[in-house]
Amino acid sequence: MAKRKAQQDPAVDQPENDKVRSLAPFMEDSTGERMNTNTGLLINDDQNSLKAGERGASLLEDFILREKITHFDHERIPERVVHARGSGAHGVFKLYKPLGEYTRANFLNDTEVETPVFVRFSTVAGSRGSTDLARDVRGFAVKFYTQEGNFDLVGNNMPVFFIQDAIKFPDLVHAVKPEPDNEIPQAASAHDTFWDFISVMPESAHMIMWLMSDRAIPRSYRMMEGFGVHTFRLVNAAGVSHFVKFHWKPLLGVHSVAWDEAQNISGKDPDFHRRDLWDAIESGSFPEWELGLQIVPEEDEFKFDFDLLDPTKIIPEELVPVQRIGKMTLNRNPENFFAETEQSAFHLGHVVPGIDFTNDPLLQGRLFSYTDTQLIRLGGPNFQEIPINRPIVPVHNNQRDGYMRQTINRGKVSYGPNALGDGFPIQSKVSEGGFASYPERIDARKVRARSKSFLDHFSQAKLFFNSQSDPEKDHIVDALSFELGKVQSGEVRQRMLGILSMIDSGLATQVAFKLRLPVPEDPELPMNRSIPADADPADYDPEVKEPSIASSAALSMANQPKDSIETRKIAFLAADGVDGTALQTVKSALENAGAVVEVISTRQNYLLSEANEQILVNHSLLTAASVLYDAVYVPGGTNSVAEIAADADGVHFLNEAFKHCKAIAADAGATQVIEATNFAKKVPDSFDDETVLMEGIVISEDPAQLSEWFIKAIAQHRFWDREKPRKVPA
Ligand code: HEM
Repeated sequence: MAKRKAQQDPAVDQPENDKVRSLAPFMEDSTGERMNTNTGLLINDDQNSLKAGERGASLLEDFILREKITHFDHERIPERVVHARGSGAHGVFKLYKPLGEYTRANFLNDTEVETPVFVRFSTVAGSRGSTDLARDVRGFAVKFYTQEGNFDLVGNNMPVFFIQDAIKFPDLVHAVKPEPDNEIPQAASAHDTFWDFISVMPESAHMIMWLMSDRAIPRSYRMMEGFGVHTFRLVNAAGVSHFVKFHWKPLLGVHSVAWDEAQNISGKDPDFHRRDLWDAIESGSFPEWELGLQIVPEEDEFKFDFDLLDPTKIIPEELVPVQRIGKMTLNRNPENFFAETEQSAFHLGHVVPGIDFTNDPLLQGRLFSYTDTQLIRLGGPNFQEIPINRPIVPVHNNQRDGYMRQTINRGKVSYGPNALGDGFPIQSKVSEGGFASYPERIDARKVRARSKSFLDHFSQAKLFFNSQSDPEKDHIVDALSFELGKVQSGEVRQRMLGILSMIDSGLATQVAFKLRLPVPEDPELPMNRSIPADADPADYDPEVKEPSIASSAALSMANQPKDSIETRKIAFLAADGVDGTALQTVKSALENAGAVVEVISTRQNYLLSEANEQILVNHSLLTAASVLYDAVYVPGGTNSVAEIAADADGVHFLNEAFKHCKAIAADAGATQVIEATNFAKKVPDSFDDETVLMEGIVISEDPAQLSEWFIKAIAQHRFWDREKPRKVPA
């Protein structure tokens, strides 16, 4: 008989060890169980409907058929209106040092506590089934299940945003989503409506630099930074407030793929980031990020040459360093994608005592939007009772009823104040952990307007561009040339060139060269069409000024640590007759350094080494592609080398890895394969002092020496200088 597992309510019955948030009480596992209906009736046949005779019509009476099909018919819920495509994981957050000076938040004061977290990474524009590798912002939403309730840090992998006021969000999203007449293109910003909007919205200039940079095509969710974007407040027990910006710094470094590669991955494995996160956690390589804070005292609010409330601005790390205050480790995959990842509901209004908001107008509008959208997405006001959303602390208030209410509240009293219920549930004083909003003084007139301190749209766009390495700048030029190259409207292209010229004349010139268009000599200003009807347009003229610092090292991915090959995926191209000793030597060296090695051959299953040993094959050249790996190695062995060199897919694999600037290694005995490529027609005959053929290409007679050089090369991630010959001189 199928048993129904007890559905404990964590609000009543807490997991024994609340350091590890467990969804176990809510789980069903059918292993060893018999099938029954939703009312508990054992079923003798759920494969044949009830009919009038074997060939007869189905009978309406068939409640088993009706229940099964009805449930199926209602399986889908609306996808998120933005950030529909995403992946989640569970983990923990551990604090390094107490922050009592700044905040009374319990989880930021107790270094002994491991706070459970659930994280969802996402793209923004594409729908639920779209590719992971779209050029897009990545969502980075973290739910901390603290002893004082849930705190959600709902950020992105870019520290600024397109718009300064939430009222423009529907316009931004309508512009970037597929165009409404034909719903084209999916998960792409390279189309007219997006760039039309951007071309008349100069406040987006800074964000556009980030979006056109390689940050928009991360190698992995595990290798990207996260940012809370807005300026928030930390409030300590004495009620003293500091401004704060939140950062997540990945311990694996910040890495991206090439744009051509991203487009190829979208075809070869559209689940690339989802799979990468899942596989890393399954294999025990738990991704980690440090939480960083930039803290600004209240009295320094007006010390900067930008407004702290303007979400199109960063605080350069040179002005306010990021203090690393704790570490998040993702260590558990969800059991069920829909129940956990899809039903998770994040909201930056979910705060705990000691964390509060500022008047950033983008932040203020978000405070409304998330619950509002979740009410329809999750079907009513009880979505906080869904296991993934429940706090680990019991919930006591007078909210009742509504669709799908799960909690069975006891007693007659569901109002306050009350006397019949002895006044319970009672409110808590601040000294008892009660939340009280920071009593910021506001003395103002009601206006629909924008502060003049929000009109500097270009200084930080310049700062970002100036801070990039040469290859990164080239990639921004290429991305803009691609995106604007897909735009049909000549006017939109011209306006965009005008905006680019306000950021950097070299940038505008290079993009204009590729589009074969002139850079406007005097770009039309104001370009901002979002000014109030009654306002004087001059009051909204963008302020064109230089950044206060020339460049910021933290903005360039080139300056990020490149000292590890942990979790990088390395392809070994081999066939029957491979030098098994060399293969195993290099494999062990890479695996000892933390990399994941996969053997790719002309056929599936296994290959035979020259010593006739069976070697497991992970993929054939049909099911693998170079874009799914970080580096390639070709071991020696006469027959293996000849077979790979003669296989067009094998040679293409190497050519493509070279094009995407990846590390490539080959045994001295495998030069025939390298010479079959189009990047190294002649390999030196002697390798005594020539272990490195060119940057990132390692050839050696000695597998141990090769491994050492190869590991260093892989850690560099990419050798972007290889792209130089393909570039148009500025
Ligand atoms: C700094 C700017 C913003 C950031 C960093 C941001 C971040 C995010 C993230 C990470 C998600 C996905 C959450 C998840 O994984 O479930 C999300 C969803 C969403 N965002 Fe934002 N967002 C921003 C601006 C806005 C604004 C201005 C609005 C509206 C006024 C908005 C409305 C939404 C909505 C409606 C969703 C879908 C939520 C759901 O269905 O659960 N966002 N946002």
